[in-house]
Amino acid sequence: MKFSEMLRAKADASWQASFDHPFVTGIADGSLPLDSFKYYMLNDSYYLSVFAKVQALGAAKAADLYTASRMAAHAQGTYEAELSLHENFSKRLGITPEDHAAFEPAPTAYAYTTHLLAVGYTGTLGEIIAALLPCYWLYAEIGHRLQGMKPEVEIYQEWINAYGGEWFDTLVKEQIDRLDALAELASPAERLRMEQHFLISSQYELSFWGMAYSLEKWQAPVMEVL
Ligand SMILES: Cc1ncc(C[n+]2csc(CCO)c2C)c(N)n1
Repeated sequence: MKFSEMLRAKADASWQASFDHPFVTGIADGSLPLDSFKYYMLNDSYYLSVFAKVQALGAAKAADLYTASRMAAHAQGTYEAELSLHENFSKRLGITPEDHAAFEPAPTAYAYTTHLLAVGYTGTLGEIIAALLPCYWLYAEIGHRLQGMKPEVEIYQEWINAYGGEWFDTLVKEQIDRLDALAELASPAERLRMEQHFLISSQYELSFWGMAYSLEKWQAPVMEVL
């Protein structure tokens, strides 16, 4: 069994909970309140800005020029593809630049990105890919599951289309193959850390839906330092 298949099997309970989460099923049937989707978008823009930095840290830690250039290209791709999607959605959802300026990441978005940054700064490239991979792979599986659903809310349909396409599958496969190649070279201790990072990111992916769905906030107001 490939390392990636083993990780996918171990994460299955949290992935199934993501598939069944009311945020995800609410996108599919159009019942998700727009306020939750807006809150998701704001937190996701913050998340993506960190995600791209961690990909760039992966580039810096690559052992060869080809891998460094691929990771750097992915960092740029996250910036271009995801942020343009978010800018487009933000405009249509009525999210203003002032909303972005006043925005404080919710506790779960902060915790998830802090986890990614910790792995980015302390981990090897294999550990970084393991921490980032659930973000790609889970969204691809959700994109496939939601294919053919026709929510009446146009923006939800576009969200489904963004993650269900073939271009996205190619991107995910590249990272899965890279993870398996790096796992072959890793020590047992490093492989264990890779597994931990993958499972923790999978848990945070699940928490991220709940964060947006419930409009999660810090318990004490005003976190202007973030
Ligand atoms: C919480 C959260 N997790 C995963 C993704 C999906 N995603 C983020 S970056 C990236 C790679 C470049 O497209 C992908 C697939 C998201 N948007 N938000």
